[in-house]
Amino acid sequence: ACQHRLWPEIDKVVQQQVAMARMGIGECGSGWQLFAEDGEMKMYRREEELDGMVVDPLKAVHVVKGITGHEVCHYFFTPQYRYDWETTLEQMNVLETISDDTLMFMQTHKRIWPASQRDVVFWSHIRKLPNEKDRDGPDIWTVVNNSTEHPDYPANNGKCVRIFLKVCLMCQTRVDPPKDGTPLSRENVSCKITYCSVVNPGGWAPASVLRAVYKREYPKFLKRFTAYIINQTKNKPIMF
Ligand SMILES: O=S(=O)(CCO)c1ccc(-c2ccc(C3CCCC3)c([C@H]3C[C@H]3c3ccccn3)c2)cc1
Repeated sequence: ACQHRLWPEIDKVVQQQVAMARMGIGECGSGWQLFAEDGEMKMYRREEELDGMVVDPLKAVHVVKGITGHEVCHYFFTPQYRYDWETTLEQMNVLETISDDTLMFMQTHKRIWPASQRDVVFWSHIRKLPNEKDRDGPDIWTVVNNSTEHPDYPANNGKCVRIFLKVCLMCQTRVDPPKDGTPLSRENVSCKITYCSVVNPGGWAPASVLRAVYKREYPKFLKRFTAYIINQTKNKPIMF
């Protein structure tokens, strides 16, 4: 993967995104407003516009029992599961297998009235990072999705408006070993998930419509995605 033309960009964006994800909400600078909460899940956004378009950064934090960061990133990165959990996906194609940890996708999302239908081309990279805080603790796993261009899929040449996104899913596993020395089980693991995204909707859409879409869709996405992983992994060995 080192020699691929995208490698320098991938490495730079991954380092950037992970640094951002690691910062707590307080450190990320003010302006974050909590817009959704459900148990351990907290969703924040900052209201930002670019040329009159809503490009609100989103940051969600969640703690889920019984799964690990490797499992969360595995089910997020691997194409074959995506239709199971990505509710708004209409079409997904793998355009390029850059390496075993880096893929390029083309996706069309279901049209959300009154906005026109959207599509997106992005590279997706999965990576394990050393746990700097706790040397012998479980590693951190991350998936970064970043818009890119592909010669065969020029933007806005068909029915869809091309969106641009930068997404970072960063997961930190926590293990609380059983006191009585019994073997580790899923009751002893949990995962702290940080999901950051900035989406540029590409073409104009009313701010009120976009903010309503995000307010509805993001909590739904994260709840459905984590429930899917719990269900997929419950009778399988733990993936650390
Ligand atoms: O994390 S990922 O990489 C997962 C890989 O699939 C990701 C996340 C979100 C999107 C996305 C981008 C734009 C929109 C809007 C913009 C104007 C009209 C459509 C939506 C709308 C469909 C809604 C939505 C919002 C949040 C979550 C899921 N669905 C979704 C794409 C990819």
